[in-house]
Amino acid sequence: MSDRRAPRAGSAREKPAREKSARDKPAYVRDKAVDEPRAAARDVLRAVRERDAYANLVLPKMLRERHITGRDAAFATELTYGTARAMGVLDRIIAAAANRPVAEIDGPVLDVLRLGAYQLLRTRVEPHAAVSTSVDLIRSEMGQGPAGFCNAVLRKIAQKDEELWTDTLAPSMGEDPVGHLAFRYAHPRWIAAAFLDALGGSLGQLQALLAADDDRPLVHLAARPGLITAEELALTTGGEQARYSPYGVYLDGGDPGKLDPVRDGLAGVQDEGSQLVARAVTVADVDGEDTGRWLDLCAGPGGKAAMIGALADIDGARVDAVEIAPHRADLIRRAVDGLPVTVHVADGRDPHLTEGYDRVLLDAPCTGLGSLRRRPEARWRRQPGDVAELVGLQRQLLDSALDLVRPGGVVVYSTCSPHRAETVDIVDAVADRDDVEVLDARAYVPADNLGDGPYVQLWPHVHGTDAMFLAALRKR
Ligand SMILES: C[S@@+](CC[C@H](N)C(=O)[O-])C[C@H]1O[C@@H](n2cnc3c(N)ncnc32)[C@H](O)[C@@H]1O
Repeated sequence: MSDRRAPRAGSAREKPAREKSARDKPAYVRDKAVDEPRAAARDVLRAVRERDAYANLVLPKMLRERHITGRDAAFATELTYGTARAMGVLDRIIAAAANRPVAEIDGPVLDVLRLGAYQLLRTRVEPHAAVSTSVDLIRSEMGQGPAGFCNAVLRKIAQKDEELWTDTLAPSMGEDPVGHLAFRYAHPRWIAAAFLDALGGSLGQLQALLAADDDRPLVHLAARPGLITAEELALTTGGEQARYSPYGVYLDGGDPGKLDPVRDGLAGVQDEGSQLVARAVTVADVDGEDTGRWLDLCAGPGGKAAMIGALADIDGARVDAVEIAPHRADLIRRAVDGLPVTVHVADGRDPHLTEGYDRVLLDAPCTGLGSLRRRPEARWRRQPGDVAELVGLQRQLLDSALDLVRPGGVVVYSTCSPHRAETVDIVDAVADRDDVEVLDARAYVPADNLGDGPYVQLWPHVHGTDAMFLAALRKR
């Protein structure tokens, strides 16, 4: 795995080594006993373990509260998200080094072991700095005994690099290629198997996808149509215009919430794949006149509703946005402030709205397996049974969307999951309804490498987007 590892910095007291490129692994080294970034990372990992918190919601707030900024904030972010992403694999290595299952290790000790193992195996932090700062974190909170245990386990982990641990613990590529790649790129095996299925069985593609999913993603901004262009947004933020979305801008990092255009409501954070889905809803070919009645049937927290609402504003259309969870409906209200969007708290399966919409988006509740790179710990939380629980709901919501659209109108079905049970299988199941015509969704997505159609599956390793799926269905 040397291709994925940057060389280590020379000594724990050196300044951070110059990064070879912005996408390189970080080279921070630190010399304080218990430093704030590591303590913050430890505390976020604890919140994730103890109360199922989301790392990407807890960390920014903690950094603000503790006044951790600049390089320290970047270091804490890399440690937290990197550790959360690799958690399942780190646990296998910790269990082997500790000679006991991780379930038998005290939670607070395990958090620090994960953090230490991550630094040892996946960053350029000097090994003795990774070990000693971890031991300090434990000693300051739990005393000498647990600190000694942590020291022994991390020293054992430090005896091998990640490649050697993979050779030791992962199934071989020959006997179980999916299991091998899953371990190597820190994914649960069942998720790697589902990806392989969606990729048509190509192991080369699977490897590229898992590697892309295991990497730090760029921040994607969406320029609010009608208020600012992507070109202007790129200029103001120092970002780069997106490859496919006419509204997209890529940022290498930083806190987008601090950018003026985001603060002023001219732009929002939104993966380019989601931008393309929202845009597709507004450009799909309806038969007959578009009367300007548009519907977003599962709209919370409102990213796509904001984009569709802005485009509706330009086209003189109006959008109804339905969401079952009241607190998520509040988020939509905030996102669509000033736009021609009406928010309804209702069950999309029976929202009590008058039928006859020209355009309907069903961005269905799904496992989110397509955006694992943006939700660090999610891959280790999801269970295979989650898929079966969701597909019934997805199917019912799609039936409802097709009932609500007028003849000649279009339903766009999308998920941020590429799992076939949530994508192709759901759409295929309604495609033989007498009143449904499957459109070639590629016509509405300005991207390349879209396969044979009629559905569109975007991929992190091909398009640089989350793995969004979309299908366009017209009612006869
Ligand atoms: C994938 S998210 C939608 C994301 C949204 N389109 C966006 O871009 O911000 C699915 C949403 O559907 C909501 N939901 C789940 N079941 C629902 C139902 N039966 N009716 C309406 N909304 C539902 C969830 O609470 C969640 O907010």
